[in-house]
Amino acid sequence: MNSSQPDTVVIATRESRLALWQAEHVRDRLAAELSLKAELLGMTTRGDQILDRSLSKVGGKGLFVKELETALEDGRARLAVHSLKDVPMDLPAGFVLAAILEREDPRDAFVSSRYEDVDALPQGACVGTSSLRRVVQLKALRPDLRIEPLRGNLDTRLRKLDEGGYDAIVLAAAGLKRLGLGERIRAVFNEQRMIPAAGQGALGLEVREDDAALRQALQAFIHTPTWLATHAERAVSRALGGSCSVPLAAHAVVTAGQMQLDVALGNAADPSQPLLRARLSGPVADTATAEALGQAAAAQLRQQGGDAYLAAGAAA
Ligand SMILES: NCc1[nH]cc(CCC(=O)O)c1CC(=O)O
Repeated sequence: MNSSQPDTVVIATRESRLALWQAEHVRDRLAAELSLKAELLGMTTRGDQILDRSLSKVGGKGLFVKELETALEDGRARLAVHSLKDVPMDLPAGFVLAAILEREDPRDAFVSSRYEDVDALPQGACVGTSSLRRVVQLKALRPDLRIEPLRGNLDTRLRKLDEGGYDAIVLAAAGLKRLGLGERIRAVFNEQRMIPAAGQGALGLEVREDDAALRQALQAFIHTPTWLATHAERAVSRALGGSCSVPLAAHAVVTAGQMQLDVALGNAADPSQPLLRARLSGPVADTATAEALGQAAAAQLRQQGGDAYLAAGAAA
């Protein structure tokens, strides 16, 4: 594609089964649709090594992304494939998201061997999740539930469920489906009842800002409705500080140039506090109008008392 670049695109990826599936998926699409040869460079990131503590306490989303960016910077790789949900709201200078692929099922999944959905859980049942967003929304649905931390990659989390540590766990449907584990899903949460995380189910392709040739080639992979929806979702998060220690949910759907955006904010210091919610809709033509709707949603959360929730969470 560019005489100064080798003709094999090296893709930096984490080494979890899900990350490898996602990187292989992009490699195969590069070959099939763009006739580009690609190979994977597997890397262990700091986020993968920390399994005992909640991510929100040790530095958050950036942990999964930084090592891959170093590989792009060094020229060991040209492309990094990420779960968009794990990508910080603002990339470091010199990096861009060249494309966001059409998203998989964005919803959260209820996984349990004994219970068919969250409503069927007995009083005081134990549910595993370390996501503050899932905690506050589960508490809103079922204040009686006992929610226990659950970390690790998808296989680890399913094993911990199977070992009997929890009555149920909540995971992203997208990851389970990609790994052929869709049969473990007992129920999917309606996306208004359990609003997904910004970017959930979508893949982001990160490259060096100065890699004009690859940026140009990857434009073919941009799925416009997903691009617009996730830019709105990420704008909500950015406007509220962008940290994964904030129990924030943001989910948008774009159809025929119209976006509907649902957001919810909980209180990390006291997950039993009522959720703040907003729903906005409007026409979206481009990234700027999508982000403006996201900013308007964040402003509505602030008007409802969101600043006090954010301050309480930051102090906790
Ligand atoms: N936070 C980890 C993470 N990052 C992306 C996914 C799932 C796949 C996706 O959302 O694209 C998961 C697992 C989960 O939340 O259950």
